[in-house]
Amino acid sequence: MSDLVNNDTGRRAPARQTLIRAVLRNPLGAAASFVILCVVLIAILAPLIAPQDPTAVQIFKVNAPWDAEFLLGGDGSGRDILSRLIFGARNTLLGALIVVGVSSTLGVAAGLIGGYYAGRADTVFSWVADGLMALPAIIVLLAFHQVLGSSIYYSMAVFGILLTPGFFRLTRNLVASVRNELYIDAARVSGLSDSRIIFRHVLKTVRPPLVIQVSIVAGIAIIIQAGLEFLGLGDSQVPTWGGMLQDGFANLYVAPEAVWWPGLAISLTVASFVLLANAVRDTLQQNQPTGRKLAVDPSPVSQDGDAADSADIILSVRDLAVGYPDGDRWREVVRDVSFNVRRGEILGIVGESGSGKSQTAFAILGLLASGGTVLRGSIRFEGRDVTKLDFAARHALRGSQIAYVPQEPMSNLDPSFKIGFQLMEPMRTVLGLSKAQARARALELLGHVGLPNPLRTFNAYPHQISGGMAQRVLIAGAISCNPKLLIADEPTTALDVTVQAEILKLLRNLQSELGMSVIMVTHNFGVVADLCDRVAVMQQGRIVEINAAGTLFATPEQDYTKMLLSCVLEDSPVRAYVAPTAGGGN
Ligand SMILES: Nc1ncnc2c1ncn2[C@@H]1O[C@H](COP(=O)(O)OP(=O)(O)OP(=O)(O)O)[C@@H](O)[C@H]1O
Repeated sequence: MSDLVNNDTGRRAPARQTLIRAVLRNPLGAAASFVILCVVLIAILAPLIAPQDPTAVQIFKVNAPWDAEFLLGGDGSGRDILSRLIFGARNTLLGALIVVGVSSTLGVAAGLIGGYYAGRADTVFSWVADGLMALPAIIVLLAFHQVLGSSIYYSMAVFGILLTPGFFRLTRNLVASVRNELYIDAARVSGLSDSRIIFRHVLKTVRPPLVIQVSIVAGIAIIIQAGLEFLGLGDSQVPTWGGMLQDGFANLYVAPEAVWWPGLAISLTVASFVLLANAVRDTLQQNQPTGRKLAVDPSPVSQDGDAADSADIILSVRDLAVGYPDGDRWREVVRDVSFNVRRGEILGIVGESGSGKSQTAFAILGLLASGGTVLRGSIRFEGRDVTKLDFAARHALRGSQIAYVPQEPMSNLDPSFKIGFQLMEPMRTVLGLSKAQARARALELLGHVGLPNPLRTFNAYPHQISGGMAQRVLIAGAISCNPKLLIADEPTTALDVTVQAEILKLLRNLQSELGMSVIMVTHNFGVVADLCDRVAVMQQGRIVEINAAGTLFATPEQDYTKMLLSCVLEDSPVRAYVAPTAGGGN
């Protein structure tokens, strides 16, 4: 259904392409990628482009300066430095590839299994990882070199195993953080196999950080390989940058420039891998389009005609547009939304799933998800445009002036703390109440929202109460600081039908008693009929109709509204409409 909101300002590019493009737009990322690409091409084409045989010795070219035949001169054994440098790229990159391949394959596989299944597998992998991290790498490498022989690639494979914990921990933590997400549960419920869920849903989440880790490990591997070869652990017949460094160092006083070339190659390649990792990280963190800004829509539609500065109006939203980055563009999920909320009024926002109801509510609260931005328009609360407020001022407004009741009561209570503590904390900080005052008020509020034994709920942890009780607790928390506006985002969706009716009754009673304004986000016309004075109907990010609830039910203007109403009316009778108490219509 959310596909219906398709105010895309451009076609969606695959995420990987977007990341690559964004990294290449970063000057350092582009330069680093260019250097790495050159080194890789040199390594691949080494036999074709090397002017000499890198192992051929010419006795009269020992430590010789450059000439037409040996363009960078000869090394301490009379071999062509340029050809050895070119072949060295191949052998050095192969070593790095072995390290990255071994460490990432083992680490990611263990991390996916440990993070996804947790339990015993996770414990065993964690022990192994801790054990590997405790080993002194250089001593292990020296010992294995003695056992396995002169090939540096064996040492690189062992080094890869030693670097496995880095990949394991990264993957495990990322997987653990998404393991219980609802979309993973949904995939499980829909019958997908674990391996399919891991490869299709979970691996996608961990891919970008792994790219960073691979780049960093490649740089480290090159340095370690060069270090081992410099210590003489490599095969002297195989041209590598580390081996060249050792040879040049031995002849430092005779031909100092022989050290420069491998030194330069190592530094440039390692720096490029590190810079590439930084560029990927910056791109991921930025998470904002770097391209053109969207032009302001020249003809925004105003759906609610009241003057924004009328004293009766507590909230005035004007020409609101909310967008999320999509490649180098903004994808607008809410656009041209205008409405007012009067003091003491209950405004319903209805529409099908994905129509932008929650995004409108989150924009008012200043709680858009990462990357979400108010692109245009204003949100005036008691005359002040809250979109212009800094973080601290916005934070101060939430809870004290504008409160929020969420859809999922359980996931909005911290399982580590007792209900009472969670209720008292905001009252102590926002209202400045003492501990005793906050406790008394919390108990009073718990009674007020209809909980039969306030003290027991006060002393309970969230898992010890039902969903309906949790929603009452959250409503108590929302009204605890006497807000002027309450935003309730589908507050009854997660509850069973009997409890739904009780919660709606509670909200209605509290609203009339406290005189708050309420924005009720819902897709349920029954809730609208029960509670709301006026209704805004949203479709594909826009408000298509706004009217007094009675008028909207009796004479809906838009076909979309009629369609939504007919969906309700076909199956079940809408609940009896309660005449609005505050002014309706425009
Ligand atoms: N974090 C996000 N990043 C990108 N797009 C998002 C994000 N959150 C929501 N959207 C998009 O915004 C659009 C509107 O979502 P919104 O949650 O406001 O819908 P809704 O009308 O409240 O639906 P529902 O009743 O299902 O909650 C959807 O198309 C959704 O894909």
